[in-house]
Amino acid sequence: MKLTDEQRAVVGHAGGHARVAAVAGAGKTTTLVARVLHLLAAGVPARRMLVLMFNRSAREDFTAKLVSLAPAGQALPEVRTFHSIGHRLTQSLTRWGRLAPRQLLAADWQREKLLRQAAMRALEGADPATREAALDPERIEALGHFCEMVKAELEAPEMLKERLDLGEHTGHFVEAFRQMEALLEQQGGMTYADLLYRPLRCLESDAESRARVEGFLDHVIIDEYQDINLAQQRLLAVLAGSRAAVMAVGDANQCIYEWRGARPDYMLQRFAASFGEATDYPLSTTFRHGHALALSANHAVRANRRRPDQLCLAAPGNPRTSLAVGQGGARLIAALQGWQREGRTLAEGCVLVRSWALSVSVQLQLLRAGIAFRLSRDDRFVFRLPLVQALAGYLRLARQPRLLNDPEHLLLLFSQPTPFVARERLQALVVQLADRQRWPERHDPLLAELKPIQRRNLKKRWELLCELPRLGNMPASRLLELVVERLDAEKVLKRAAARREKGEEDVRLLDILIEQAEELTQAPDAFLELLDRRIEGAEDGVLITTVHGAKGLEWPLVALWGLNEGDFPHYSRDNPIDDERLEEERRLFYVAMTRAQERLLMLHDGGEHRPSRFLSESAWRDCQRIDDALAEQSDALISDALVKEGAEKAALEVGDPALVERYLRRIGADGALSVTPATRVASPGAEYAALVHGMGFAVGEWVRHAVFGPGEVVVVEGDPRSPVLEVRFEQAGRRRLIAERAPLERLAGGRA
Ligand SMILES: Nc1ncnc2c1ncn2[C@@H]1O[C@H](COP(=O)(O)OP(=O)(O)OP(=O)(O)O)[C@@H](O)[C@H]1O
Repeated sequence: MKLTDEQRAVVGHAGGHARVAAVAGAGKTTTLVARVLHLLAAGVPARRMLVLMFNRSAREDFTAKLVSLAPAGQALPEVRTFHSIGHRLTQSLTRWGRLAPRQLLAADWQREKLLRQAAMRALEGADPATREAALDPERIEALGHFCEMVKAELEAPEMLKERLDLGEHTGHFVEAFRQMEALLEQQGGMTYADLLYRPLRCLESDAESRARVEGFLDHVIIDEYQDINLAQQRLLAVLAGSRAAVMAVGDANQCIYEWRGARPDYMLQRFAASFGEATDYPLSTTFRHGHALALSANHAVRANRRRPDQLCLAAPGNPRTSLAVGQGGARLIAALQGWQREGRTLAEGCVLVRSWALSVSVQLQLLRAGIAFRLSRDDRFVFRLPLVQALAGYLRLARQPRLLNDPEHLLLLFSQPTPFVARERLQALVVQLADRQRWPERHDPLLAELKPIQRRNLKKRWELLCELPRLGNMPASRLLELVVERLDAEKVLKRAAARREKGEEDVRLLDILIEQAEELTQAPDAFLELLDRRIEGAEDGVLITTVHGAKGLEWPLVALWGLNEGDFPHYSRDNPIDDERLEEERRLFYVAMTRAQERLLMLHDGGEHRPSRFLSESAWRDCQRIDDALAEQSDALISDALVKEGAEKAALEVGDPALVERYLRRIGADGALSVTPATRVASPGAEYAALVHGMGFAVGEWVRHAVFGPGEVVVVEGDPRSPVLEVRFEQAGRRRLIAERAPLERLAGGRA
């Protein structure tokens, strides 16, 4: 394979540190393998080089490619992950008596057990309900994440706690971190985060140990630099010492692990701050997709302030990539069926979601259409989600009244969404309810230890359960709405979640279920049947995964699902988005779209959901038109003579002529196409905005009705000059109103 000029420059880099900014699909592995072989050929001994990869699979890929291209018998450098380096350093420092010997807690349950103990020690003397809430598996997971973050960010736990946005019942985290450390020490255990944290702490504070590990390397090459955290960055500095030349390769536009401590600034600025002068190399040509997508990806990140000044360019021989935007599940199904009709397989496709909650609608749609699929996480199949199963349980009770006598079924319904009552108390209660079919007397011992609010809520839930069998013929979506409203489920889920994001995901899941019940089938039994279908992952099916899970991967067909404001970028009224988070969401969108090779379909829900701003930012229509024009003009492009003779350039109107011109110049097509500013921005976002801003009303806006009180506008439709609004009133539920006639007052500052 002939390397590009940019790739060759990286391979031949001479002396000093280097920073390589590589766009998605730039052939990093090919280039870095060539770099290693170049250094070996120049006489650098293999043992004086270290290659650091992001994870084990990247390391295996790299090693395989290196072995296949190296001359027979050639000694090869070590290719490692940070964890494996940390492991070895831990062993050495232990042998030298600098670190106490410890066992790695390799299984999740071992670590979780200690986290539970740590939480209980931190909450000694607290009331039983608080202690039980702290043991909730999600909260234990959040505590584990907190402990890891302290070690990744090398920050005092108090400071980190203040900075992170943690939910209720997390006040004990700082003390629990300390208790966890004490437990690890007592029991001689360590976690994966300790593999880096302990040696790093030791090396940074002990010059003698540092002297023993420094100076062995001349070259360190590190991949995916944009996603490393502070602890990794500092360990890298120790390993490189003052002698080794560091080559950091990455793409600040693909930094998507800020929640694990990564920052785009590590690539953009901090590298120079840590290592000093470096030569910058771009790898700007992608070998993954065509011009339409490359151009659109450039548009998609253009609004970010923290980004490299680098264009992503499609290589001339790449497949063309078609871009499309559509709405709803029917469009997704049609695209997958069309793909199969063209003789392509579902396994060549992937549906990407911002969060797992959004995958529920995709799963239900595919199930109903009979399209095979698989998930990158088996615990995310609809029939395995506890919240979905509990809601299905409420529907089932409406259809099968006898379930009111089944204590097991009652326990499911009494525990989800959580009533914040200890499980053994619920167990005792449901046994009696199933048997006697009436609420206990006031002085019944079963109620004695409950707080008045707990009693009230449980009684309300029982009354709802008794009512459900009479509503068996109600459409599934109405039944679900009723349950959610009566149980105040949104508030409960938000309160119960250990992380704000998790609470919001659960609330979104409620919405999605109600929407799907409305869209797919109104018959409760048919909907229940869908929720219960025990599909296992179909090997030859289309993959559903999250954008984070798609890092580094590619597919001929990519459908990006859930491009709605609030879903992607992710935010809500209670959790508004700031500039920094918006930039990370934009990078996530950039990563998502650049997974596609031949076809990218971007889907939004429609209805009350506004399309994501990322759709209009991606300028997909402009980019598709330019790609079409480039294909038409390709003959003229090849024929220099035509251009020289002053052949007519095709002129296109685009939203951002400067960006497009720059792109065309870089690929040498400025002779064949010219661009002018568009007189109107043609994007679905803009068209939709014109609609929802009819009479100035916008979805998400708060209004006060003279009779119904305050409410949020959830739909604006019809003639923009006289739109019909659907408003979700706090007291009066959803109502449809003709905006012109309704006695509405706008609440400028949101909910008043
Ligand atoms: N100079 C080149 N000319 C043609 N094809 C190339 C060139 N460099 C890389 N490629 C092709 O691009 C694809 C991706 O390359 P490679 O496997 O090296 O990159 P990667 O590290 O997996 O991708 P990424 O850059 O996204 O991390 C491969 O199919 C490779 O053959």
